Amino acid sequence: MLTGQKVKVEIAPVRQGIGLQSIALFVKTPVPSGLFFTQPANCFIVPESSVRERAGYTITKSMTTHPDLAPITRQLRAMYGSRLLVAAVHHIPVFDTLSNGPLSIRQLQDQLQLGERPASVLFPALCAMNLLAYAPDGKLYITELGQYLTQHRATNLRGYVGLEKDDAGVVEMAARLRNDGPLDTPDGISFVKEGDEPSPMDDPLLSRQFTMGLAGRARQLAPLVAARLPRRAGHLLDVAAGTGLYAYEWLLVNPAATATILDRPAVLAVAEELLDEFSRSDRPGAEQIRERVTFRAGDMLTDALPEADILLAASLFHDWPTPTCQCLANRFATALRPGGELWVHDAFLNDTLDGPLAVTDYSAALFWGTKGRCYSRAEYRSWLVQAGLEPVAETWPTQLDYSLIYARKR
Ligand SMILES: C[S@@+](CC[C@H](N)C(=O)[O-])C[C@H]1O[C@@H](n2cnc3c(N)ncnc32)[C@H](O)[C@@H]1O
Repeated sequence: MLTGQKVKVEIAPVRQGIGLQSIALFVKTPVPSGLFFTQPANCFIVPESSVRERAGYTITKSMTTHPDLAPITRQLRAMYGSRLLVAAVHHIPVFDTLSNGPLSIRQLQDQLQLGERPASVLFPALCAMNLLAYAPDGKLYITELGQYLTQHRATNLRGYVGLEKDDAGVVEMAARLRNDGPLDTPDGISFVKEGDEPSPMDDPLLSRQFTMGLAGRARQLAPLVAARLPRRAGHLLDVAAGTGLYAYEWLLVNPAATATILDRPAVLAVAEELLDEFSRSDRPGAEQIRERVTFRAGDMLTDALPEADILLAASLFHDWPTPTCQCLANRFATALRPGGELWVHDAFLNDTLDGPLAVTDYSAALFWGTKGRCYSRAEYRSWLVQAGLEPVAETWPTQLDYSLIYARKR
């Protein structure tokens, strides 16, 4: 596997994974992927026994990781992609419209009367399904597979797909695509607090339900994020932190660092409970974390943000529309000290806006429930540059189809 090369490895003991006592090895040089689980290019997981055989390597770190559970989240989100497919055949006539010839995104949007956000969710999803594609001039056309959803093909699956067209989820997806979101939101929109609009994140019961729902995902991902973030002293601002688990994990591996957990007050009540639980775990150093954490209730869109050396935006931008993302990037850049870094942990669309399918499905789920969608790295980088930061080209996959990117402040 390492073919005898001398590499420096960092070793991460895996708690009881799925029936496998394993070790995650983070190495300084890329290794072949697909060895055990999907991992970043410079990480692989091996049985503990084989690490002992490699006792000559430098062991520099200890952490916990688990197998990638992406197959579960992919199935979960596929439902939203299916709704897009049926809506595009029977409610928002994408295939009928493109049957007359390729169109630019703008032309197709105009003919279908779709806003920018629904178009940016629907068209990439249909490309990821291999039903549409971009011609060299940037126009969208129907692929050979997609032709079987048009009336031009004597043999087609329009009627068969149409058996689902009255499904409540499909009908509602079509309405949300036309309206760029739900028609009525008396209780606010999931995960979002903006201005005086009602927000479930300010309701004690709903915010607890949402935040505890995210806790399992955070437990899975936070150790991987913590392992990728810079190892240093200094201050981390975990903005819109939810559970706070990303910051707690990072503090565990950075014993001289401090962190602020910023979110809505009702969410922080849950984050504090999770810190209690985290501190009581038997992990070395966990007990000391509490004194290095500050909880700050606020509105990230309007309140002054504390200064930070590292700012973590985990699953944050994807809840917001493009202009708000630019505004947030500007605010985060201002909060960073010189030399500071803004890290984004999210699921990214291809820069070509044609997949991957796991992310276009996730984008559809976010479109359904929030004010946002998934964005490409190119979209993130344009906001970060506009905010005066210097994006770094590299991407580090974590798990669940998520990756990390970051930008520096000079
Ligand atoms: C999708 S959750 C992400 C939580 C966490 N970063 C994670 O990755 O698990 C979005 C978070 O943004 C918070 N949020 C939404 N609007 C906010 C605002 N205006 N100010 C501060 N936090 C906000 C929500 O309360 C919620 O905890």
